[in-house]
Amino acid sequence: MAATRRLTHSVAVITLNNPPVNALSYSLRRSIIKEFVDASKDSSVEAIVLCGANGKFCAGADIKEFGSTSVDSVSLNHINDTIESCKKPVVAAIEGVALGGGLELALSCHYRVANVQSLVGLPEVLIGMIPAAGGTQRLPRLIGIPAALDMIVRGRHVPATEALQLGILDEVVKTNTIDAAVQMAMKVLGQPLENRRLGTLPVQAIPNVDTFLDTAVKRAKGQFRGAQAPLACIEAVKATLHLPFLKGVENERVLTASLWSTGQPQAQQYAFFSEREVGKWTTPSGGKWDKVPPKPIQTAAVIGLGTMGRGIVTSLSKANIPVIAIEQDAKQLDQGRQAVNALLDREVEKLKLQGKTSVPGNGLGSVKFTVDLGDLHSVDLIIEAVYENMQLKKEIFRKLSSIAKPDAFLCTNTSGLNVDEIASVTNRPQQVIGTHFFSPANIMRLLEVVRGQKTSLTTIATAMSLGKTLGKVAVLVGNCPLFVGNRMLGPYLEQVNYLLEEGSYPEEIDQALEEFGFAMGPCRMMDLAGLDVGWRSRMEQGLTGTNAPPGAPVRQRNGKRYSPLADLLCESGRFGQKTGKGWYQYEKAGGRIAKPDPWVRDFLDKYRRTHQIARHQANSQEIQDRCMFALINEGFRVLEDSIASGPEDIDVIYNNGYGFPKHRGGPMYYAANVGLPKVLSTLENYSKANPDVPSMKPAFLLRKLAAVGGPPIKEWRTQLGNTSSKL
Ligand SMILES: CC(C)(COP(=O)(O)OP(=O)(O)OC[C@H]1O[C@@H](n2cnc3c(N)ncnc32)[C@H](O)[C@@H]1OP(=O)(O)O)[C@@H](O)C(=O)NCCC(=O)NCCSC(=O)CC(=O)CCCCCCCCCCCCC(=O)O
Ligand SMILES: NC(=O)C1=CN([C@@H]2O[C@H](COP(=O)(O)OP(=O)(O)OC[C@H]3O[C@@H](n4cnc5c(N)ncnc54)[C@H](O)[C@@H]3O)[C@@H](O)[C@H]2O)C=CC1
Repeated sequence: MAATRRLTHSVAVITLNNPPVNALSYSLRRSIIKEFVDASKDSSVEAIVLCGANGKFCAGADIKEFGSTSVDSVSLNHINDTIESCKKPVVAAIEGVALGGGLELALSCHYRVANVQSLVGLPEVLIGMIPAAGGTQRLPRLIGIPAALDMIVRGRHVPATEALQLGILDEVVKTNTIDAAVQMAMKVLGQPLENRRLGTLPVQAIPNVDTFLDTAVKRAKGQFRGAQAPLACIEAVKATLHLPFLKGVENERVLTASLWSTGQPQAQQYAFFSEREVGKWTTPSGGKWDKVPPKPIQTAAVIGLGTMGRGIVTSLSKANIPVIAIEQDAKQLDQGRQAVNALLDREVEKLKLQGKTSVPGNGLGSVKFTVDLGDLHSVDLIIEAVYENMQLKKEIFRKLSSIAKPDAFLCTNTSGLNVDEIASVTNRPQQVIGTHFFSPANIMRLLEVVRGQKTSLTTIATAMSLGKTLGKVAVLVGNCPLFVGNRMLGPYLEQVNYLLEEGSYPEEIDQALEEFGFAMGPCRMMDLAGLDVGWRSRMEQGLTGTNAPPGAPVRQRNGKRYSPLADLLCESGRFGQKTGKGWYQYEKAGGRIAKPDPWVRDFLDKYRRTHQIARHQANSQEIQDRCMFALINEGFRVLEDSIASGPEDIDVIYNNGYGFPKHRGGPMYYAANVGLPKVLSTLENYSKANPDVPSMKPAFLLRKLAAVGGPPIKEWRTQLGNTSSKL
């Protein structure tokens, strides 16, 4: 962890060296300032270049050090001010990334040269913070308030070509970035530096700046629901308008301290490290992420081009993997082709915006459309995404057994069926695995990788690595009905149904959970996914429809409370968005704008009268507690059953697949924050009053952890003991 210095001609090249990403730890900062001050005093040095070792400039402050005393001892602000005020020209040579404090460091240099492949950005907002080493003050002075605000509030990693256009960079090169920076340093020798010191420059005025900033606040409130960091970012940038530079930097410090006191940065930083942690999978048999090499996937196939399949094809193609896309007949194939092509067109547009038009074949893998399974004889990996029907899936896997080459991997995108049962019909159960994508599959970051009993370590490694190649966060889970995410959703939606029965309306429930921070309330989510999906499953399970037990009480099944509300909606043809009606009404079938529907209110009021249910209108807190604690309780059961290896895995799943607000860390982190004794007592009270709702009976593991006072989440794993054979 040191900065080293060498002399090239009369230019001192200071290299940041702190693998893997040259994060600005305390010792690195100390070393940078020493080397820099020495170089600026050294009479043989005429200019200085700052660069990073191992092809990366710097990923910013060392997040692991936040909250510790060393953070401020040698502050990045002090380094930046020293660099900016240096009388010798200072050039940043950016390779790989210049993010957060890394870009702030580069902004304090007088010039910036970057490699064309590099990314720059101020992504602090993504870890619940604001750029607090002058970034909110220097960037607007360099590129103007609108462009700076966009980058800072969204935390976008900006490609070098775009950064050049924005004016963040002075030069972009294809190779030899450090040499180019040295040349730049020599070229500018003797030129005045006053207008290169961003902290001394004025901010360019824009018309109607107040309206502009008010709109930004409104947009951020709507988009980031309860997250404080985006609002603090706007506040910090706004300060450039009325505070001198140094006061603006001081304001960054005040805003950071205030954000820290909300607990949101800690939650988001936990989420950041959890995402990296889940990639380091292990199995009880000694399988380990860094010990089992994945097989390369050069070609892939997707069977079924419906909602999921078309997104999966796009995702593979985006990763430059050639794909064979299969449908059951020419008509479906044609529809699938059109849908995939439309999605790929959008990807090409995005690549163009990133200046990547020159990539051969637009940087996308080719897609071949066919109805012939026989075409799959030579692909490396096949993902099945046909209807959620065990018989159909088995039929396909049986055929794949004889068609696919012996070492091909067979994956199923089932959202909850038994992966072992599917694998059992093949001649290679060790190469069968669940790859559970989330809708829309080309956008959602989560991939649940479901390990069957016979799935080999190589197959796990390959599926996990494929997830990374696709830009997703892959989480290894065990095989049980509905796996992790959907299994936990069951009790959550059960509470939604009970709340509706008791007197809440869909829009009230959605509002409470959207206020909590969910991207979408549960009723809108059910409408989007299609109410008929659950209905068909309940019919198959004999809970409703012709298979239901004759004479069963309407609101009970097998001695447990049951809500027939969603069945009744489906029986009247209300399947959600696809039919234009569900818990809401939409402008048309397939429409997306949800409006409260008086029909639903009448229906619910009538239902309560029919069943003599006295109306209880739950407030937001009750709605949030009942739904969240039901979800969390099932999370504890998932851990007990070793279906997920730790609470971090569950949190990553919810943050990336279910629109859970990241500023709350994830459902299990939220539970730890609320306090496990409180979660336990709320569940106990509910459970006592409602013994016919077993899902709310507190899980054993929750009791166990609450009994020892609710330890911090990082200690839960020790209480879990060794993971069982499910993982
Ligand atoms: C850099 C990446 C894009 C690389 O991605 P990839 O190649 O995919 O690799 P990863 O697996 O993600 O990462 C590899 C490895 O590196 C670790 N790592 C990455 N970045 C950091 C980092 N910044 N710090 C520490 N470690 C990092 C990562 O965990 C992996 O290791 P492993 O976990 O062991 O596997 C990608 O990693 C990325 O995007 N990184 C994050 C970039 C980022 O967010 N940067 C901004 C950092 S914040 C910052 O710079 C803030 C500043 O502006 C500095 C001001 C200082 C403000 C002081 C705040 C004090 C707070 C306390 C307030 C107290 C208040 C009071 O009480 O007064
Ligand atoms: N819709 C969702 O949000 C999610 C669905 N899933 C799962 O993904 C799978 C697919 O779901 P959807 O895409 O929603 O279904 P869908 O109904 O939209 O698409 C299924 C497609 O499979 C095709 N198909 C059926 N039989 C076929 C055959 N023999 N050969 C080739 N193609 C065939 C159909 O023509 C149809 O286009 C299911 O297992 C589902 O549970 C998983 C995650 C989310």
